[in-house]
Amino acid sequence: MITTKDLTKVYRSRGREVTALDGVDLHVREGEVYGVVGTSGAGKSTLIRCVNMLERPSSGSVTVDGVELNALPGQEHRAGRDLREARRRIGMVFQHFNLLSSRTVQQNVELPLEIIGLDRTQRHRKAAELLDLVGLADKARNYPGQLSGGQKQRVGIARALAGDPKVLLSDEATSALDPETTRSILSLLRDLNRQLGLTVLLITHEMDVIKSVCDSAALMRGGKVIESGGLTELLATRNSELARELFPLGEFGHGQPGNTVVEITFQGDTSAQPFVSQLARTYQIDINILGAAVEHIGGRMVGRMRVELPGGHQENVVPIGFLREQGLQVETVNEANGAVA
Ligand SMILES: Nc1ncnc2c1ncn2[C@@H]1O[C@H](COP(=O)(O)OP(=O)(O)OP(=O)(O)O)[C@@H](O)[C@H]1O
Repeated sequence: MITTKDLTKVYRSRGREVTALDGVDLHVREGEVYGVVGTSGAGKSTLIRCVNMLERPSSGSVTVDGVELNALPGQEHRAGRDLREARRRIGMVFQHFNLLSSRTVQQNVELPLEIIGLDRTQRHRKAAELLDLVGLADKARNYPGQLSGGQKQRVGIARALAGDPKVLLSDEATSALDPETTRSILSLLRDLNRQLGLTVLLITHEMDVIKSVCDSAALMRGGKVIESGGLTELLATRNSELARELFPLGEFGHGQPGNTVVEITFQGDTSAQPFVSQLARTYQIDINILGAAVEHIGGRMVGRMRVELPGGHQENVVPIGFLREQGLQVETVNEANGAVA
């Protein structure tokens, strides 16, 4: 649904050049919630602003729902007709809501509908439907100043949905909200994604946002995408930085020298199998559990366990193979420094 190819953005200001995006390839599938995470300055905002051409990329391409946006003339308020048309199908929500304080909630949601050219009755009906969808039907006549942060963001989301978009871009939509309100806004985004089949691309600096709502994620650093993929896939990827951050195991023990320490990741169905006792029984070995944790990631139960097997790696090739045959992801940990071998 959204594809960027070799996307580059270089800002030039006062004789200096800043490369905010450096060859970004991103592929967001239709109907998924895709999160881009990274520290401040990684290029996340620039990326999302290039996706709807609020910012023109220096080079590379952006395709949304089959339309190559970079090929359409104009930008920001000077967008040409084709670009305006394409952008109507891309809603955007902002960290600071960007509501007009002099307009009521209903009038804020009606604004894009006025621009589209709907008449008063149609606008009224559509805005009422959208406010109902985000749970704010009773606040239509209020002004933004009378709402909580979470309610303001709900208005922002209703306004973003006015053009019946296929894609919703979210620029740190929950960063200004407390944890409980964050959860309710993320769950609203998830519901809209499911009910309307909306594709959501969000940027965040919080790993918890990725963990709770995303199907896929990309990690950005220095204008580049360092890692990307489905969360399930990333959790099963050897040495994945995102997987480590989504599911840290730092507190676990490292075992005795001479023994083999393995990390086992299990997801969904495999979590129900009593694989530790099966392993102990089948190979008549004593297994020492060094640590274990279970989390909900992307709506699935995922577990990780670090166990110590007696003897060196050579002696444990067969038991490790047995675990892999059960559909478990198994990595050997180098007992000298705790790093994954
Ligand atoms: N209009 C601009 N002019 C010059 N440099 C810019 C401009 N906008 C962003 N930058 C620079 O581009 C780089 C990427 O910025 P960007 O805002 O995209 O990162 P970010 O990951 O969204 O960070 P944050 O979470 O702090 O917003 C930074 O070095 C930033 O200073």
